[in-house]
Amino acid sequence: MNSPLNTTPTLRLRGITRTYPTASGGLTVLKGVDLDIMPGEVVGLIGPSGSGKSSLLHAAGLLERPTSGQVMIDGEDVGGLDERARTRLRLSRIGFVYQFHHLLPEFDARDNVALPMRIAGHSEAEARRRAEALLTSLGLGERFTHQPAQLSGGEQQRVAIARSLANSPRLLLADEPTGNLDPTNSHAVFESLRELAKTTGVAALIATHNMELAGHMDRVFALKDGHLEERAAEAQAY
Ligand SMILES: Nc1ncnc2c1ncn2[C@@H]1O[C@H](COP(=O)(O)OP(=O)(O)OP(=O)(O)O)[C@@H](O)[C@H]1O
Repeated sequence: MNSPLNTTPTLRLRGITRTYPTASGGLTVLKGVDLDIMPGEVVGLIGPSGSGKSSLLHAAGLLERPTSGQVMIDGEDVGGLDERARTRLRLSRIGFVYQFHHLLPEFDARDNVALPMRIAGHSEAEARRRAEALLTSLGLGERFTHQPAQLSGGEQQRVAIARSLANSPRLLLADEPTGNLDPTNSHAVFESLRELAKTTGVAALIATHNMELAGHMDRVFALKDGHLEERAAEAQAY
């Protein structure tokens, strides 16, 4: 992972700040965040509700511009890019997973995963082939033609992960990806995600309140008073 051939972080954040205007003045939730995530690394982001985890994911995912600071994806400083270029970069290099999967109910698992590839212009055959391969690698080889309502919560979330990886992103950003699952499913979904990160080299930043899960990540950071503090991976409390 850290060979001389590959020392460029997939995600590099430098001095990220984020201030929201509010009726009572500016609310600064990020106060200078630095972070590097290397290819294949799975990094946890913890912190109490309101500490700024989603704000950080939105800045890293080019969904919002930070108030100040630098975001680099694969060594490319995205600060100077216009909205169109940022959108292109987001679609081609970043995958998102949310607490609620937002799968299309009338599409089966395979079509839900294939859709982003069709939108990106891949052939029908290629989109299907890759959707099936992703679903199989996530343990859903027998569920291609199930619609979301015919899948368990954990299976639905695995379909959402497969969809987020459809266009081979370099960076995966997940906001409470197992937040609505029971502990067993939560662990299984996380292990699938981790396995995929290791085999594909996608770098993952995963916000979670689940300390047990955080303990299985390569590194864990806590957001505290607007700053990141690295925690021992086995730490169980913040
Ligand atoms: N658009 C906005 N305008 C004003 N304040 C905002 C805005 N978005 C977020 N905030 C505030 O910024 C703080 C951080 O929010 P954020 O959603 O990043 O926290 P979080 O750690 O992800 O929380 P949770 O774990 O509950 O999802 C919160 O106090 C929130 O109220």
